[in-house]
Amino acid sequence: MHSITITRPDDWHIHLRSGAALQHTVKDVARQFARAIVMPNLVPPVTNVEQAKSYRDCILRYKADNAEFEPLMTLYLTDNTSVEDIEEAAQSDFVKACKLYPAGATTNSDSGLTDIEKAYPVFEKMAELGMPLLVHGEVTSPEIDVFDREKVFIETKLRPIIEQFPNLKVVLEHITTKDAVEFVASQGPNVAATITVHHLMLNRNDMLVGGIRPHLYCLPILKRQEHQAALIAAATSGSPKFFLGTDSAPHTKEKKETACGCAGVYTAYSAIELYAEVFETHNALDKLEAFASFYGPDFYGLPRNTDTITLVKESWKVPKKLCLGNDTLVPFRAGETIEWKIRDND
Ligand SMILES: NC(=O)N[C@@H](CC(=O)O)C(=O)O
Ligand SMILES: [Zn+2]
Ligand SMILES: [Zn+2]
Repeated sequence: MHSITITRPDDWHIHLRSGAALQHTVKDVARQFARAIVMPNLVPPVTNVEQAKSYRDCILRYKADNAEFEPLMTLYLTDNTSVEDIEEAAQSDFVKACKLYPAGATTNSDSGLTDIEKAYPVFEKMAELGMPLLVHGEVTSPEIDVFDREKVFIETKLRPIIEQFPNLKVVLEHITTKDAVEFVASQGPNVAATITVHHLMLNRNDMLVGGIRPHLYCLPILKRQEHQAALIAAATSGSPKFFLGTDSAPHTKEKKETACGCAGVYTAYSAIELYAEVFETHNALDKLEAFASFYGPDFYGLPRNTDTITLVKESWKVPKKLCLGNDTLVPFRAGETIEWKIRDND
């Protein structure tokens, strides 16, 4: 049987949510990944070390006793984040990054930055302390078309930040455009990007042709095919600037299948298997390990994992529905077949 063994991967961008949802989200991520950068967009958001610690403790309570999963915590930057907040975060051994949400850009981003330049003293401290800045890179101005929001953000917001703070480590999260790929590739080694599996597998036709598929609606929104092709080329290029971040973001079935549905795709149930499928489709299985397991920790200055997982070419069906606390969740590829499977006894 066809199989590949790779260093255990990490997920550098995930939403685990809080409360009863953790029972499911933590199990799914820990089945595949050793570590995950946990997004702080809870209600209320995780804005300081104390909150990050109690959120981390909640996550660890849902980890099976034998599972070795380490949540890497992040702080949500608000207009009130202080330089002292950053210093405290850098002193902790579990806060690994801070997240910039432009206010109003995405799910639970209302407390995000209303004026990015006002946070420059905070960025300066982050640069000094080597704390990475993770960016949801979309502008929010109503006059900017939703399909152009990433591209406009890069030119009007991100480029000035990087010019002002040339040593700041920046991850442009969940990139969706050729423009983002080119921008990140053109910058120094302190600028990187995560790429989701759904943006590698899909373009906007998949979401909109033949009927609207609310479970494929996410932010940044799926783009046209040429952008998808640029993401595939970046992920399979062997460049250390591009690494795995699922942006798995669960919302209940009820909140997705409605007149005004939430943004987010739940890929955590089968993420590494899906990435294996994409890399195989593009004849790049040999590039999967570095993308999934090396470039992320290298960028963050963390050790690579030392254990392995084995993926076997074996088809299996994703359930039509999963539980999310007391609610129902429709995972990515619900009811469909996936061609790769993690071997259970690893
Ligand atoms: N990606 C999404 O569509 N949604 C994320 C937020 C985010 O990462 O922007 C969520 O928290 O639901
Ligand atoms: Zn985001
Ligand atoms: Zn996200």
